[in-house]
Amino acid sequence: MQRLKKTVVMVGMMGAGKSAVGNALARALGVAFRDSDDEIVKAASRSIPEIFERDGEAFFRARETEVLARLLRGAPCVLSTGGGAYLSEANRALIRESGVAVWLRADLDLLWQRVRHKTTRPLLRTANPRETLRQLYEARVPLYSLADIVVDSAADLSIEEMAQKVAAALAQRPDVLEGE
Ligand SMILES: Nc1ncnc2c1ncn2[C@@H]1O[C@H](COP(=O)(O)OP(=O)(O)O)[C@@H](O)[C@H]1O
Ligand SMILES: O=C(O)C1=C[C@@H](OP(=O)(O)O)[C@@H](O)[C@H](O)C1
Ligand SMILES: [Mg+2]
Repeated sequence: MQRLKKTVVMVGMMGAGKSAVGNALARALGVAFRDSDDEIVKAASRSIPEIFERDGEAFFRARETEVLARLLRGAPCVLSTGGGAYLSEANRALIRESGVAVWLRADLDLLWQRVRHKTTRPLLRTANPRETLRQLYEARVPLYSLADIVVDSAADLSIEEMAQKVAAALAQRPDVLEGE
């Protein structure tokens, strides 16, 4: 029997697989899965693009911090964040206090393949979304690299295989995952 002692907080770029892999990881560990984006959407009764459009990004970021603080006070679980959440020092401090940050690292080409056909990410609604993604990637990588654990994605690893890879990395950390 394994016991999760800290909330596993998935961080990284849009398209890295935080939501999909986080969900599979929670199932594998037998703990609850939460996604900060889903919590914000539920509380606002609006989609992410609607929140960005009507209330602005600053409003979204304030709700994101509230949601992280609330979920990190609860029982250990897997918590997937939105790609911008780990950029703020306040959010990183909350995560440090009661969680462990896992950066799902993926290269730009893989990220682009995963997000290019979606319209659900307001930050990519620009004239050249590929270039916008590149700029966000360059600016954010130094901050993601502050995460406690780094797990590399690969185009040929399924969601389940990625979840197993994260679980194996957590098993190296007795302060996070206890037992067999
Ligand atoms: N390892 C993987 N293999 C195949 N598809 C994946 C993998 N990880 C994520 N995906 C797909 O890529 C897209 C983006 O994943 P998602 O979990 O939403 O990323 P994030 O939450 O980091 O933005 C989704 O369609 C998801 O199903
Ligand atoms: O990178 C970002 O700033 C964002 C990423 C999105 O989440 P995913 O990383 O799950 O796509 C969502 O929070 C919002 O569109 C902003
Ligand atoms: Mg997500």
